[in-house]
Amino acid sequence: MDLLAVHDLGCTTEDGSQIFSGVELTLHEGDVVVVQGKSGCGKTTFLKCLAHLNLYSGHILFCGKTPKSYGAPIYRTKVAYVPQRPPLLPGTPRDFLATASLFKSRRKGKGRKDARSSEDFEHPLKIASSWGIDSQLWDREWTNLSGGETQRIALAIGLGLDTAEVLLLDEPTSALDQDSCLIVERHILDALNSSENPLKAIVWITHSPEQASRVGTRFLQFTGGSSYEEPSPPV
Ligand SMILES: Nc1ncnc2c1ncn2[C@@H]1O[C@H](COP(=O)(O)OP(=O)(O)OP(=O)(O)O)[C@@H](O)[C@H]1O
Repeated sequence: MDLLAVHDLGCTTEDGSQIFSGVELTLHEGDVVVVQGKSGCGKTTFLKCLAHLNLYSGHILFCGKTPKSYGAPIYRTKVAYVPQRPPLLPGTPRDFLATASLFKSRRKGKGRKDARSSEDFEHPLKIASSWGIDSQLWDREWTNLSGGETQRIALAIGLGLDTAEVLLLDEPTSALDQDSCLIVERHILDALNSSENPLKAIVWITHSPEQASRVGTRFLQFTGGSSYEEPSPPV
């Protein structure tokens, strides 16, 4: 069965302008679909539609079922969007992790609101630490973190909660220096290939042709209000 099947996906803004239409994508286990295209062509909006965070037309099926049938919060733990810049959230990353792990607990069917276990917190902290994030930063307000710190912490949560089967990464390393970028890339790809992690596929927006070549197995180009797949990374 297809992991994620996207058919005739379209998105229109509230004032009626069409951002894109007719997008087709079938995601299989092991895919790293790199999404590229000019600024403003709709890449972020596409990822938000896949995460059921944006209204859309057309059809999305995850393992043969609609997002609605999972319930949006649970669906979003399985098909998880990691924003380029997390919206200005109140509180600290640790607060956010506490909320996110509640959905994980609910997904596991424990049924208790306080069903967080220490492992929910340990893995994201461990990943972030391996990327140079000091544990103190988890207790700092989001607004007082640098772009690169915010980006690594958001990504560590997305990976480390160990619930995402599809990760939707929106320019995940855009605020990082080259060395950090390579370390984070390697970690994400290792997680995809690890039997201990539920991660099965990634949709990855990047403006870097070098990064596209390093990480991509498939290449989706957005242009002119729609998309097409290329056999190799565009140069
Ligand atoms: N809620 C909204 N209301 C109106 N217009 C929107 C909304 N969200 C996005 N847009 C517009 O839709 C277009 C696509 O935006 P999007 O952020 O998806 O582009 P992008 O390809 O990810 O750009 P970038 O590469 O610069 O990040 C832009 O013109 C943007 O201004």
